[in-house]
Amino acid sequence: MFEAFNLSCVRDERTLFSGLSFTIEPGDMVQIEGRNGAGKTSLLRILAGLSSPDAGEVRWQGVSTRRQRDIFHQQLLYLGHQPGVKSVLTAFENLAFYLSVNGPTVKGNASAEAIYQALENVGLLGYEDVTVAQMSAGQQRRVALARLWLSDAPLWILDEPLTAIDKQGVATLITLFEQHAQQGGMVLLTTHQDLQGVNRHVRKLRLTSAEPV
Ligand SMILES: Nc1ncnc2c1ncn2[C@@H]1O[C@H](COP(=O)(O)OP(=O)(O)OP(=O)(O)O)[C@@H](O)[C@H]1O
Repeated sequence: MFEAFNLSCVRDERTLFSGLSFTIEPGDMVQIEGRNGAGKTSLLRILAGLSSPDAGEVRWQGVSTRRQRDIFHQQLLYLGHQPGVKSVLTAFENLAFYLSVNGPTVKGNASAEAIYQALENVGLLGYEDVTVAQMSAGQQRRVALARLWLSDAPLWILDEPLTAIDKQGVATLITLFEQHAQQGGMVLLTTHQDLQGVNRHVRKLRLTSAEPV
């Protein structure tokens, strides 16, 4: 179980949210909604342990994530706003690097074959030896997203994973999110897109404090 307890976040003397509590159980898909600047990225970064809340805490299996950072990070796959891939490396090398530093959390059969399969899933077969710097924004994002097929982490925190992805790619990703939840995973994401065609219930959590009165 993943839990936000009484979280507050202040940025530039503006309270983005306060007293925010919610729980995510295995099988849940949760979409964080809100206008530009509402604090969605700030919330996800706090949940992923990349920044600290001004109050409250984040808990994994009932224990503060700060008190079990390593254990928590093995359970988490976080994909931020930026692709977070190394531009001097090829698509293949990026995923091989990801596997090398995330050993315990990658799927048991992860290998060169699994990397090729992940690249195929994101429509990048044939681009495996192209450096990321030479790729379009959407292709760079796909390299980052390919990690989703290589990870065994139960908790996915995804900041705008569908941005710069074409219609077919969005459909593929949505199917993957559903499968992950179906298998007992947890998916927490932000997106400005309508999650059309999702067969599971998507719980919506709206950040409203930054909206004009
Ligand atoms: N490190 C920071 N220091 C100061 N202000 C910040 C910081 N990070 C975010 N902010 C401010 O906090 C507010 C919320 O930003 P955030 O990126 O969390 O919003 P968002 O809901 O993800 O927006 P968008 O939909 O545009 O991506 C913005 O006004 C932003 O300028």
